[in-house]
Amino acid sequence: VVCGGLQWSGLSPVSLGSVLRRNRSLARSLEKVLLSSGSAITEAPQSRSFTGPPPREIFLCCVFQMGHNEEGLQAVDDLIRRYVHSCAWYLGPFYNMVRLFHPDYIKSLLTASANITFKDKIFYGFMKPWLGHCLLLQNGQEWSRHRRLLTPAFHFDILKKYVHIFNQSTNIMHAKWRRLLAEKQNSLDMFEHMSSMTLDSLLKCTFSCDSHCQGKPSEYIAAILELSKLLVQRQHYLPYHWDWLYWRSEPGRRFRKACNIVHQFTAKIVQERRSQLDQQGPAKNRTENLEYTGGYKKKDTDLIDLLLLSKDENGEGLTNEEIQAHADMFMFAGHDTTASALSWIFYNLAMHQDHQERCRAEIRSVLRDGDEHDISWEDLSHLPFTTMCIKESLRLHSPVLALTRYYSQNMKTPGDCIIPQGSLCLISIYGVHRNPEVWPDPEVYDPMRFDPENSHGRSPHAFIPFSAGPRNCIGQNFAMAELKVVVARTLSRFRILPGPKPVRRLYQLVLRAEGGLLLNIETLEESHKE
Ligand code: HEM
Repeated sequence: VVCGGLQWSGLSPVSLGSVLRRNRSLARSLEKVLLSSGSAITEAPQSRSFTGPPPREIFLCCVFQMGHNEEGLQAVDDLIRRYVHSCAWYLGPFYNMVRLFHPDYIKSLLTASANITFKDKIFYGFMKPWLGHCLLLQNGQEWSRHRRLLTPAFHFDILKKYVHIFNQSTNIMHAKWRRLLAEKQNSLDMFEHMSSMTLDSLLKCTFSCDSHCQGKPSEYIAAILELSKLLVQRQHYLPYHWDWLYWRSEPGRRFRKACNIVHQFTAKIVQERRSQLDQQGPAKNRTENLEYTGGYKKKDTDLIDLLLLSKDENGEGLTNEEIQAHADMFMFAGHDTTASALSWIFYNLAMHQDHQERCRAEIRSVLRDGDEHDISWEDLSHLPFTTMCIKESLRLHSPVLALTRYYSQNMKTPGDCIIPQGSLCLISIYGVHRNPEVWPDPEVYDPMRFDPENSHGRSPHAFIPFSAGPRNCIGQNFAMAELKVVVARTLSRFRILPGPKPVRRLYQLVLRAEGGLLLNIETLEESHKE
């Protein structure tokens, strides 16, 4: 309550921390209050099974360890070293939960049936006004039906057609890079460039829409970026967890305005496509005949068309609202995650020139005709070392750091521990990927960990950037194909070098870097001259 009160006065957790460090007597009073609430928390059922921090440290959990910056992530590293597999924990002064960071402990949770698995309201609920009833936020039967309907849209035959789009979007980004280099700008914020490029690809794959977003700003894209930022802000600022206050606040009003822009954009496309289909009349396989005439022209199907045509076993399709929600979800779930993955892959390769050179040699052997043609779907399976570098980066700098769930029945973990039904579970992808029991020297970037020879005996739940089990990422093959195309095309044209300043990690829905992730680039022709 005291924390909430101080935050009301406009203090973020970080500035609250610095105030408390300066004012020891205020800190002691706060500690007393929290210890008294902490003694209630330690009586919470899960704490009987899971070791938690000693009562005095509950105060620290609540106040100081809410940070999502470099220091906050290093504090998680300490936690993993200390507790090895799991612990009871506290989220601010109000919520308690179980944190899990070992493959053996998360296995039963990730593989549990969707009927007993639920997404919680704190982390996922705030997305509802934007994403509505989409797959990411659904539970139970509703989720199962929609997952069955959406799965064919990610079939390999469909994904193959998107590889051309990935090549095109990468070419547009590289043309921009060349222009910037000509203007002597060689330090680039990878996040900025990767975000607009992945969004460009997604808009083309989802709506066959050429937004030209890599060249000029668009209202729709600005709204998506605004929504992502506002979501993080709301999660971090406790008073805004209260709907009544949030919707009356300035950020709440901005959130609503951005939602309207996004919803109007998708509604228009869905309605246009629906009437196009209705005019065509029934056909067995109409998807091949669809062609969007406005904007980006292509003969192949896009995700919206597939959603419009999908039917379940009872012949029931999705409503316009459901399709809109899924389309909004693809834009959210598919662009920032992939942009984060790419930015960190280039960071790791910049820091390890030997691995970058080995990838380049491999890519050259596959792309014998140099820059002439697209990288093809078939080429992607001939890049084993590049794929290992991508996976190692997804381990060390996973775009999504944690998942939260609760279960409608008690869940068993090794050591006869029970997570009582309804308890909040934080499945730490970051923790599993950096657990020294699973990955020796976890902070070292070593792609050879993913050599098949070195992977024997490793748990399938030791590497989970796309989560695992029934609620894993539906877009993971889409994402892996995009990552490989962008990395291969980029390394075949540019050398990536460390940037001008040290990089500090920052977790905001996806893993980012404070002040952007600056890397230096040079064309290969340029580096050969030297
Ligand atoms: C490197 C890129 C990506 C990463 C690291 C990633 C990671 C994840 C993770 C960890 C989840 C589980 C989330 C949870 O349970 O709360 C997830 C779910 C999901 N992802 Fe991805 N994702 C990526 C790219 C994509 C793309 C490109 C798309 C779509 C085009 C996509 C669509 C989805 C959807 C729809 C879900 C919800 C699935 C369900 O609940 O059934 N993702 N993703």
